[in-house]
Amino acid sequence: MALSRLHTPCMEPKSLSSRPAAPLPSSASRVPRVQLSRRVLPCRVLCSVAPNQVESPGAQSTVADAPKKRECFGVFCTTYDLKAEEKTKSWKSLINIAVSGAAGMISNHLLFKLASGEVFGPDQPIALKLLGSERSFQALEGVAMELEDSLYPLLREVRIGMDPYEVFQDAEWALLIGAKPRGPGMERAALLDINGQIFAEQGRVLNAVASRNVKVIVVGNPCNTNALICLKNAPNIPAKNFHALTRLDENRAKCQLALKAGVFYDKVSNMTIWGNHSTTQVPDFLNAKINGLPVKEVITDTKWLEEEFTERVQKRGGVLIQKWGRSSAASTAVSIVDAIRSLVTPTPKGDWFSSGVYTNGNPYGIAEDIVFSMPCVSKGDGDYELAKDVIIDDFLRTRLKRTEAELLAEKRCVAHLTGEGNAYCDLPEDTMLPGEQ
Ligand SMILES: NC(=O)C1=CN([C@@H]2O[C@H](COP(=O)(O)OP(=O)(O)OC[C@H]3O[C@@H](n4cnc5c(N)ncnc54)[C@H](OP(=O)(O)O)[C@@H]3O)[C@@H](O)[C@H]2O)C=CC1
Ligand SMILES: O=C([O-])CC(=O)C(=O)O
Repeated sequence: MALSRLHTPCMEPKSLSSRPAAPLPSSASRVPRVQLSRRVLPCRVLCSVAPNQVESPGAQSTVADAPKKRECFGVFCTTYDLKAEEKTKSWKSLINIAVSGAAGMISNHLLFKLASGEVFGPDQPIALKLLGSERSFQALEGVAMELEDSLYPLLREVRIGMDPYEVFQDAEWALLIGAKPRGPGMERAALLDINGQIFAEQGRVLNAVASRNVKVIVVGNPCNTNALICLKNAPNIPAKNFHALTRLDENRAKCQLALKAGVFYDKVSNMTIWGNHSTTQVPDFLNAKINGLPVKEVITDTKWLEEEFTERVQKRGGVLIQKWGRSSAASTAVSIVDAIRSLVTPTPKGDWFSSGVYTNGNPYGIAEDIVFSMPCVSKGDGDYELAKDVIIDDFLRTRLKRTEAELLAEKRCVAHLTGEGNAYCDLPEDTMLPGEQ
Protein backbone atom coordinates (compact mmCIF):
# COMPACT_ATOMS: atom_id res chain seq x y z
CA MET A 1 0.00 0.00 0.00
CA ALA A 2 1.40 3.39 -0.92
CA LEU A 3 1.98 5.61 2.07
CA SER A 4 0.58 9.06 2.09
CA ARG A 5 2.93 11.87 3.00
CA LEU A 6 0.03 13.90 4.33
CA HIS A 7 0.35 14.51 7.99
CA THR A 8 -2.37 13.04 10.16
CA PRO A 9 -2.31 13.27 13.94
CA CYS A 10 0.35 11.13 15.52
CA MET A 11 -0.38 9.22 18.69
CA GLU A 12 2.12 7.35 20.78
CA PRO A 13 1.27 3.68 20.66
CA LYS A 14 -0.26 2.24 23.80
CA SER A 15 2.75 0.13 24.53
CA LEU A 16 4.91 3.21 24.89
CA SER A 17 2.54 5.90 26.10
CA SER A 18 2.73 4.78 29.73
CA ARG A 19 6.51 5.04 29.82
CA PRO A 20 7.50 7.83 32.23
CA ALA A 21 9.40 10.69 30.71
CA ALA A 22 13.16 10.51 31.25
CA PRO A 23 14.32 12.94 33.94
CA LEU A 24 15.80 16.17 32.71
CA PRO A 25 19.13 17.37 34.00
CA SER A 26 18.31 19.90 36.67
CA SER A 27 20.23 22.69 34.98
CA ALA A 28 18.72 22.04 31.59
CA SER A 29 16.39 24.50 30.04
CA ARG A 30 13.74 22.91 27.87
CA VAL A 31 14.79 24.03 24.47
CA PRO A 32 14.16 22.06 21.32
CA ARG A 33 17.34 20.49 20.04
CA VAL A 34 15.95 19.04 16.87
CA GLN A 35 16.25 20.81 13.57
CA LEU A 36 12.74 20.42 12.27
CA SER A 37 12.13 19.45 8.71
CA ARG A 38 9.12 20.55 6.73
CA ARG A 39 8.30 17.04 5.67
CA VAL A 40 6.22 14.98 7.98
CA LEU A 41 5.84 11.29 8.54
CA PRO A 42 2.86 9.09 8.06
CA CYS A 43 0.91 8.62 11.27
CA ARG A 44 2.09 5.11 11.88
CA VAL A 45 5.55 6.45 12.35
CA LEU A 46 6.10 7.01 16.03
CA CYS A 47 6.12 10.63 16.84
CA SER A 48 5.15 12.76 19.75
CA VAL A 49 4.08 16.24 20.47
CA ALA A 50 6.62 18.49 22.10
CA PRO A 51 6.21 18.42 25.88
CA ASN A 52 4.86 21.93 26.14
CA GLN A 53 2.30 21.38 23.41
CA VAL A 54 -1.06 19.71 23.70
CA GLU A 55 -2.84 18.26 20.74
CA SER A 56 -6.41 17.16 20.97
CA PRO A 57 -7.02 13.63 19.72
CA GLY A 58 -8.17 13.67 16.15
CA ALA A 59 -7.00 17.20 15.48
CA GLN A 60 -6.00 17.62 11.85
CA SER A 61 -2.52 18.98 11.29
CA THR A 62 -1.25 20.49 8.11
CA VAL A 63 2.13 20.80 6.53
CA ALA A 64 2.10 24.43 7.60
CA ASP A 65 2.22 23.50 11.28
CA ALA A 66 4.66 20.65 10.77
CA PRO A 67 7.54 22.59 12.35
CA LYS A 68 5.76 22.23 15.69
CA LYS A 69 6.10 18.47 15.43
CA ARG A 70 9.07 16.37 16.28
CA GLU A 71 9.28 12.86 14.95
CA CYS A 72 11.34 10.92 17.38
CA PHE A 73 11.21 7.78 19.44
CA GLY A 74 10.23 7.48 23.10
CA VAL A 75 12.88 8.70 25.47
CA PHE A 76 14.70 10.41 22.62
CA CYS A 77 11.86 12.91 22.39
CA THR A 78 12.84 14.42 25.71
CA THR A 79 14.04 17.97 25.30
CA TYR A 80 17.08 19.28 27.08
CA ASP A 81 19.88 21.69 26.53
CA LEU A 82 22.91 19.69 25.48
CA LYS A 83 25.21 22.63 26.18
CA ALA A 84 24.01 22.85 29.77
CA GLU A 85 25.25 19.37 30.55
CA GLU A 86 28.65 19.40 32.18
CA LYS A 87 29.76 16.10 30.72
CA THR A 88 28.95 17.09 27.16
CA LYS A 89 31.05 20.26 27.08
CA SER A 90 33.90 18.58 25.29
CA TRP A 91 31.67 16.75 22.85
CA LYS A 92 31.65 17.43 19.13
CA SER A 93 28.44 18.54 17.49
CA LEU A 94 25.80 15.92 16.78
CA ILE A 95 25.99 13.98 13.51
CA ASN A 96 23.07 12.47 11.62
CA ILE A 97 23.36 8.85 10.60
CA ALA A 98 20.66 7.35 8.42
CA VAL A 99 20.35 3.56 8.17
CA SER A 100 18.09 1.63 5.79
CA GLY A 101 17.09 -1.99 6.41
CA ALA A 102 17.34 -0.93 10.02
CA ALA A 103 15.24 -3.80 11.32
CA GLY A 104 17.35 -6.39 9.53
CA MET A 105 20.02 -8.73 10.84
CA ILE A 106 23.07 -6.60 10.04
CA SER A 107 21.57 -3.46 11.51
CA ASN A 108 20.70 -5.32 14.66
CA HIS A 109 24.41 -5.55 15.36
CA LEU A 110 25.49 -2.31 13.77
CA LEU A 111 23.17 0.15 15.50
CA PHE A 112 24.45 -0.78 18.93
CA LYS A 113 28.04 -0.34 17.83
CA LEU A 114 27.24 3.08 16.43
CA ALA A 115 25.46 4.10 19.62
CA SER A 116 28.24 2.87 21.88
CA GLY A 117 30.80 5.31 20.47
CA GLU A 118 33.14 2.67 19.10
CA VAL A 119 32.70 3.94 15.54
CA PHE A 120 32.85 7.73 15.72
CA GLY A 121 34.55 8.06 19.08
CA PRO A 122 33.67 8.69 22.72
CA ASP A 123 33.17 12.44 22.20
CA GLN A 124 30.83 12.19 19.22
CA PRO A 125 27.10 12.30 19.96
CA ILE A 126 24.94 10.82 17.22
CA ALA A 127 21.40 10.87 15.92
CA LEU A 128 20.13 7.65 14.35
CA LYS A 129 17.47 7.93 11.66
CA LEU A 130 16.16 4.48 10.88
CA LEU A 131 14.34 3.56 7.69
CA GLY A 132 11.89 0.70 7.68
CA SER A 133 8.82 -0.32 5.76
CA GLU A 134 5.33 -1.59 6.54
CA ARG A 135 6.86 -5.06 6.48
CA SER A 136 9.39 -4.23 9.15
CA PHE A 137 7.84 -1.48 11.16
CA GLN A 138 6.94 -3.45 14.28
CA ALA A 139 10.45 -4.84 14.35
CA LEU A 140 11.85 -1.35 13.93
CA GLU A 141 9.89 -0.21 16.98
CA GLY A 142 11.45 -3.12 18.83
CA VAL A 143 14.94 -2.04 17.74
CA ALA A 144 14.27 1.51 18.89
CA MET A 145 13.01 0.23 22.25
CA GLU A 146 16.20 -1.77 22.71
CA LEU A 147 18.21 1.34 21.90
CA GLU A 148 16.25 3.21 24.57
CA ASP A 149 16.89 0.51 27.13
CA SER A 150 20.64 0.52 26.41
CA LEU A 151 21.05 4.02 27.93
CA TYR A 152 23.86 5.02 25.57
CA PRO A 153 25.05 8.51 26.60
CA LEU A 154 26.13 9.43 23.07
CA LEU A 155 22.85 8.44 21.45
CA ARG A 156 20.93 11.70 21.44
CA GLU A 157 18.19 11.09 18.92
CA VAL A 158 16.43 8.14 17.39
CA ARG A 159 13.79 8.53 14.74
CA ILE A 160 12.13 5.73 12.88
CA GLY A 161 10.19 6.13 9.68
CA MET A 162 9.02 4.75 6.41
CA ASP A 163 9.52 7.87 4.36
CA PRO A 164 13.10 8.14 3.05
CA TYR A 165 12.65 11.89 2.51
CA GLU A 166 12.17 12.24 6.24
CA VAL A 167 14.76 9.72 7.34
CA PHE A 168 17.54 10.94 5.01
CA GLN A 169 17.00 14.62 5.81
CA ASP A 170 20.40 16.22 6.54
CA ALA A 171 22.07 12.79 6.73
CA GLU A 172 25.84 13.05 7.04
CA TRP A 173 26.25 9.28 6.80
CA ALA A 174 23.84 7.01 4.95
CA LEU A 175 24.32 3.31 5.56
CA LEU A 176 22.18 1.60 2.94
CA ILE A 177 21.65 -1.95 4.10
CA GLY A 178 18.07 -2.79 3.16
CA ALA A 179 17.67 -4.85 -0.01
CA LYS A 180 15.59 -7.76 -1.18
CA PRO A 181 17.38 -11.08 -0.78
CA ARG A 182 17.64 -13.22 -3.91
CA GLY A 183 15.03 -15.95 -3.59
CA PRO A 184 15.01 -19.45 -5.07
CA GLY A 185 14.73 -19.41 -8.84
CA MET A 186 15.18 -15.66 -9.08
CA GLU A 187 17.36 -14.52 -11.96
CA ARG A 188 20.24 -12.30 -10.99
CA ALA A 189 19.03 -9.79 -13.58
CA ALA A 190 15.72 -9.60 -11.68
CA LEU A 191 17.57 -9.01 -8.40
CA LEU A 192 19.59 -6.25 -10.05
CA ASP A 193 16.41 -4.64 -11.25
CA ILE A 194 14.40 -4.96 -8.01
CA ASN A 195 17.18 -3.74 -5.77
CA GLY A 196 18.29 -1.23 -8.37
CA GLN A 197 14.87 0.44 -8.10
CA ILE A 198 15.39 0.77 -4.33
CA PHE A 199 18.82 2.34 -4.76
CA ALA A 200 17.72 4.61 -7.61
CA GLU A 201 15.02 6.02 -5.37
CA GLN A 202 17.35 6.34 -2.40
CA GLY A 203 19.90 8.13 -4.59
CA ARG A 204 17.24 10.62 -5.66
CA VAL A 205 16.17 11.16 -2.08
CA LEU A 206 19.73 11.65 -0.83
CA ASN A 207 20.25 14.11 -3.67
CA ALA A 208 17.21 16.06 -2.53
CA VAL A 209 17.55 16.12 1.25
CA ALA A 210 20.86 14.80 2.58
CA SER A 211 23.89 16.84 3.54
CA ARG A 212 25.79 17.85 0.38
CA ASN A 213 28.80 16.00 1.77
CA VAL A 214 26.97 12.87 2.92
CA LYS A 215 29.08 9.71 2.89
CA VAL A 216 27.13 6.74 1.59
CA ILE A 217 28.02 3.11 2.24
CA VAL A 218 26.00 0.64 0.19
CA VAL A 219 25.76 -2.79 1.78
CA GLY A 220 22.62 -4.26 0.20
CA ASN A 221 23.52 -6.59 -2.63
CA PRO A 222 24.60 -6.52 -5.37
CA CYS A 223 26.34 -3.67 -3.59
CA ASN A 224 28.73 -2.42 -6.29
CA THR A 225 26.04 -1.92 -8.89
CA ASN A 226 23.55 -0.67 -6.32
CA ALA A 227 26.14 1.96 -5.34
CA LEU A 228 26.60 2.90 -9.01
CA ILE A 229 22.83 3.30 -9.44
CA CYS A 230 22.61 5.32 -6.25
CA LEU A 231 25.36 7.78 -7.19
CA LYS A 232 24.02 8.20 -10.73
CA ASN A 233 20.72 9.28 -9.22
CA ALA A 234 22.41 11.77 -6.91
CA PRO A 235 24.21 14.14 -9.28
CA ASN A 236 24.55 16.88 -6.65
CA ILE A 237 26.55 14.67 -4.29
CA PRO A 238 30.18 13.92 -5.24
CA ALA A 239 30.43 10.42 -6.75
CA LYS A 240 33.50 9.96 -4.60
CA ASN A 241 31.30 9.94 -1.50
CA PHE A 242 29.71 6.60 -2.43
CA HIS A 243 31.18 3.30 -1.29
CA ALA A 244 30.19 -0.32 -1.81
CA LEU A 245 31.09 -2.46 1.18
CA THR A 246 33.96 -4.85 0.40
CA ARG A 247 35.54 -4.56 3.81
CA LEU A 248 34.06 -7.86 4.93
CA ASP A 249 35.94 -9.54 2.08
CA GLU A 250 39.14 -7.77 3.14
CA ASN A 251 38.69 -8.97 6.70
CA ARG A 252 37.99 -12.52 5.51
CA ALA A 253 41.13 -12.46 3.35
CA LYS A 254 43.30 -11.19 6.22
CA CYS A 255 42.00 -13.97 8.43
CA GLN A 256 42.82 -16.69 5.89
CA LEU A 257 46.34 -15.38 5.26
CA ALA A 258 47.00 -15.15 9.00
CA LEU A 259 45.78 -18.72 9.49
CA LYS A 260 48.04 -20.04 6.75
CA ALA A 261 51.08 -18.08 7.97
CA GLY A 262 50.47 -18.97 11.60
CA VAL A 263 50.37 -15.35 12.74
CA PHE A 264 47.69 -13.28 14.39
CA TYR A 265 45.61 -11.36 11.87
CA ASP A 266 46.83 -7.95 13.01
CA LYS A 267 50.10 -8.80 11.26
CA VAL A 268 48.43 -8.74 7.84
CA SER A 269 48.36 -5.38 6.05
CA ASN A 270 47.89 -3.86 2.58
CA MET A 271 45.08 -6.27 1.83
CA THR A 272 43.22 -5.27 -1.30
CA ILE A 273 39.99 -6.76 -2.52
CA TRP A 274 39.67 -5.79 -6.15
CA GLY A 275 36.43 -5.53 -8.09
CA ASN A 276 32.99 -6.83 -7.37
CA HIS A 277 31.57 -8.06 -4.06
CA SER A 278 30.86 -11.37 -5.78
CA THR A 279 32.61 -14.62 -6.46
CA THR A 280 34.76 -12.88 -9.09
CA GLN A 281 36.33 -10.59 -6.48
CA VAL A 282 40.12 -10.69 -6.39
CA PRO A 283 41.82 -10.95 -2.98
CA ASP A 284 45.27 -9.58 -3.80
CA PHE A 285 48.09 -11.67 -2.30
CA LEU A 286 50.66 -9.96 -4.54
CA ASN A 287 50.56 -6.61 -2.71
CA ALA A 288 49.44 -7.80 0.72
CA LYS A 289 52.01 -8.04 3.51
CA ILE A 290 52.56 -10.16 6.59
CA ASN A 291 54.72 -8.59 9.26
CA GLY A 292 55.70 -6.00 6.64
CA LEU A 293 56.95 -8.61 4.16
CA PRO A 294 55.26 -9.50 0.84
CA VAL A 295 52.87 -12.39 1.42
CA LYS A 296 54.61 -14.44 -1.28
CA GLU A 297 57.83 -14.34 0.77
CA VAL A 298 56.02 -15.64 3.84
CA ILE A 299 53.64 -18.09 2.17
CA THR A 300 55.58 -19.81 -0.58
CA ASP A 301 52.77 -22.20 -1.54
CA THR A 302 51.74 -20.38 -4.73
CA LYS A 303 49.17 -22.99 -5.67
CA TRP A 304 47.43 -22.42 -2.31
CA LEU A 305 47.47 -18.66 -2.83
CA GLU A 306 46.19 -18.77 -6.38
CA GLU A 307 43.54 -21.41 -5.93
CA GLU A 308 42.54 -22.28 -2.38
CA PHE A 309 42.99 -18.87 -0.74
CA THR A 310 41.31 -17.00 -3.56
CA GLU A 311 38.30 -19.31 -3.72
CA ARG A 312 37.97 -19.51 0.06
CA VAL A 313 37.62 -15.74 0.30
CA GLN A 314 35.31 -15.53 -2.71
CA LYS A 315 32.97 -18.18 -1.31
CA ARG A 316 33.26 -17.54 2.41
CA GLY A 317 29.82 -15.97 2.52
CA GLY A 318 28.21 -19.08 1.04
CA VAL A 319 29.96 -21.45 3.42
CA LEU A 320 28.78 -19.35 6.30
CA ILE A 321 25.19 -19.42 5.05
CA GLN A 322 25.37 -23.22 4.97
CA LYS A 323 26.42 -23.25 8.63
CA TRP A 324 24.23 -20.46 9.97
CA GLY A 325 21.23 -20.73 7.68
CA ARG A 326 21.48 -16.99 7.02
CA SER A 327 24.09 -14.63 5.68
CA SER A 328 26.87 -13.02 7.73
CA ALA A 329 25.37 -10.35 9.92
CA ALA A 330 27.66 -9.75 12.92
CA SER A 331 30.88 -9.79 10.88
CA THR A 332 29.26 -7.61 8.24
CA ALA A 333 28.34 -5.08 10.92
CA VAL A 334 31.92 -5.18 12.20
CA SER A 335 33.19 -4.58 8.68
CA ILE A 336 30.88 -1.57 8.27
CA VAL A 337 32.40 -0.21 11.48
CA ASP A 338 35.87 -0.84 10.04
CA ALA A 339 34.91 0.83 6.76
CA ILE A 340 33.67 3.96 8.52
CA ARG A 341 36.60 4.09 10.91
CA SER A 342 38.99 3.83 7.96
CA LEU A 343 37.45 7.03 6.60
CA VAL A 344 37.35 8.98 9.87
CA THR A 345 40.79 8.04 11.18
CA PRO A 346 44.09 8.43 9.30
CA THR A 347 45.29 5.27 7.56
CA PRO A 348 48.43 3.92 9.25
CA LYS A 349 51.48 4.95 7.22
CA GLY A 350 52.21 2.53 4.39
CA ASP A 351 48.94 0.63 4.79
CA TRP A 352 45.62 0.90 2.93
CA PHE A 353 42.09 -0.45 3.06
CA SER A 354 39.64 -1.73 0.44
CA SER A 355 36.45 -0.05 -0.60
CA GLY A 356 34.20 -0.24 -3.63
CA VAL A 357 34.57 3.24 -5.10
CA TYR A 358 33.68 5.05 -8.30
CA THR A 359 36.31 4.71 -11.01
CA ASN A 360 37.13 8.13 -12.33
CA GLY A 361 40.75 8.51 -13.34
CA ASN A 362 42.16 5.48 -11.52
CA PRO A 363 45.87 4.63 -12.03
CA TYR A 364 45.35 0.85 -12.26
CA GLY A 365 43.87 0.63 -15.75
CA ILE A 366 40.41 -0.33 -14.49
CA ALA A 367 37.48 0.67 -16.73
CA GLU A 368 36.01 4.03 -15.77
CA ASP A 369 32.45 4.72 -14.62
CA ILE A 370 31.83 1.65 -12.48
CA VAL A 371 32.06 0.98 -8.73
CA PHE A 372 35.11 -1.21 -8.26
CA SER A 373 36.83 -2.20 -5.04
CA MET A 374 40.34 -0.74 -4.88
CA PRO A 375 43.02 0.11 -2.29
CA CYS A 376 42.35 3.44 -0.56
CA VAL A 377 44.07 5.66 2.00
CA SER A 378 42.45 8.36 4.09
CA LYS A 379 43.64 11.33 6.10
CA GLY A 380 40.74 10.66 8.44
CA ASP A 381 38.58 13.47 7.08
CA GLY A 382 35.94 11.17 5.57
CA ASP A 383 37.58 11.37 2.15
CA TYR A 384 40.11 8.99 0.52
CA GLU A 385 42.72 8.78 -2.21
CA LEU A 386 43.69 5.69 -4.17
CA ALA A 387 46.81 3.92 -2.93
CA LYS A 388 50.10 4.32 -4.76
CA ASP A 389 52.90 1.76 -5.02
CA VAL A 390 50.61 -1.03 -6.13
CA ILE A 391 51.99 -3.67 -8.47
CA ILE A 392 49.93 -5.65 -10.95
CA ASP A 393 51.31 -8.80 -12.59
CA ASP A 394 49.79 -10.93 -15.34
CA PHE A 395 47.92 -13.23 -12.94
CA LEU A 396 46.37 -10.27 -11.14
CA ARG A 397 45.58 -8.44 -14.39
CA THR A 398 43.72 -11.46 -15.79
CA ARG A 399 41.64 -11.72 -12.61
CA LEU A 400 40.96 -7.97 -12.62
CA LYS A 401 39.67 -8.20 -16.18
CA ARG A 402 37.21 -10.91 -15.20
CA THR A 403 35.66 -9.04 -12.29
CA GLU A 404 35.69 -5.84 -14.37
CA ALA A 405 33.79 -7.64 -17.17
CA GLU A 406 31.20 -8.77 -14.64
CA LEU A 407 30.68 -5.24 -13.35
CA LEU A 408 30.43 -3.84 -16.88
CA ALA A 409 27.79 -6.48 -17.64
CA GLU A 410 25.89 -5.60 -14.45
CA LYS A 411 26.05 -1.95 -15.50
CA ARG A 412 24.47 -2.76 -18.88
CA CYS A 413 21.65 -4.56 -17.03
CA VAL A 414 20.73 -1.44 -15.10
CA ALA A 415 21.17 1.18 -17.81
CA HIS A 416 17.47 2.04 -17.40
CA LEU A 417 18.19 3.00 -13.78
CA THR A 418 21.32 5.06 -14.38
CA GLY A 419 19.91 7.23 -17.15
CA GLU A 420 21.98 5.52 -19.82
CA GLY A 421 19.26 4.22 -22.11
CA ASN A 422 17.85 0.74 -22.51
CA ALA A 423 19.12 -2.10 -20.38
CA TYR A 424 20.71 -5.09 -22.07
CA CYS A 425 21.48 -7.98 -19.77
CA ASP A 426 24.18 -10.46 -20.76
CA LEU A 427 25.55 -11.45 -17.37
CA PRO A 428 28.31 -14.08 -17.28
CA GLU A 429 26.79 -17.39 -16.16
CA ASP A 430 28.95 -17.74 -13.10
CA THR A 431 27.97 -14.35 -11.69
CA MET A 432 27.14 -14.98 -8.05
CA LEU A 433 27.04 -13.15 -4.75
CA PRO A 434 29.48 -14.45 -2.15
CA GLY A 435 26.51 -16.02 -0.38
CA GLU A 436 25.22 -17.91 -3.39
CA GLN A 437 26.46 -21.39 -4.22
N1 LIG B 1 28.32 -6.13 1.11
C1 LIG B 1 28.47 -7.10 1.99
O1 LIG B 1 29.59 -7.41 2.42
C2 LIG B 1 27.29 -7.85 2.51
C3 LIG B 1 26.03 -7.54 2.06
N2 LIG B 1 24.94 -8.20 2.55
C4 LIG B 1 23.66 -7.77 2.05
O2 LIG B 1 23.07 -6.89 3.01
C5 LIG B 1 21.66 -6.89 2.83
C6 LIG B 1 20.97 -6.96 4.18
O3 LIG B 1 21.32 -8.15 4.85
P1 LIG B 1 20.59 -8.56 6.24
O4 LIG B 1 20.52 -7.39 7.15
O5 LIG B 1 21.21 -9.80 6.71
O6 LIG B 1 19.17 -8.90 5.67
P2 LIG B 1 17.76 -8.98 6.41
O7 LIG B 1 16.92 -9.86 5.54
O8 LIG B 1 17.88 -9.28 7.84
O9 LIG B 1 17.26 -7.48 6.28
C7 LIG B 1 17.18 -6.90 5.07
C8 LIG B 1 16.25 -5.73 5.12
O10 LIG B 1 16.08 -5.35 3.77
C9 LIG B 1 14.86 -4.73 3.64
N3 LIG B 1 14.21 -4.93 2.34
C10 LIG B 1 14.16 -3.98 1.40
N4 LIG B 1 13.47 -4.41 0.35
C11 LIG B 1 13.07 -5.67 0.61
C12 LIG B 1 12.30 -6.61 -0.11
N5 LIG B 1 11.81 -6.34 -1.33
N6 LIG B 1 12.07 -7.81 0.47
C13 LIG B 1 12.55 -8.08 1.70
N7 LIG B 1 13.30 -7.21 2.42
C14 LIG B 1 13.55 -6.01 1.88
C15 LIG B 1 14.01 -5.19 4.79
O11 LIG B 1 13.77 -4.04 5.53
P3 LIG B 1 12.53 -3.09 5.23
O12 LIG B 1 11.32 -3.96 5.13
O13 LIG B 1 12.57 -2.23 6.40
O14 LIG B 1 12.84 -2.38 3.95
C16 LIG B 1 14.90 -6.08 5.63
O15 LIG B 1 14.81 -5.78 7.00
C17 LIG B 1 21.37 -8.03 1.87
O16 LIG B 1 21.21 -7.47 0.57
C18 LIG B 1 22.64 -8.87 1.91
O17 LIG B 1 22.82 -9.60 0.72
C19 LIG B 1 25.07 -9.18 3.51
C20 LIG B 1 26.31 -9.53 3.96
C21 LIG B 1 27.52 -8.93 3.46
O1 LIG C 1 25.41 -13.03 -0.50
C1 LIG C 1 25.05 -12.51 0.59
O2 LIG C 1 23.94 -11.99 0.80
C2 LIG C 1 26.03 -12.47 1.70
C3 LIG C 1 27.24 -11.73 1.35
O3 LIG C 1 27.24 -10.79 0.58
C4 LIG C 1 28.47 -12.13 2.02
O4 LIG C 1 28.43 -12.95 2.92
O5 LIG C 1 29.53 -11.62 1.61
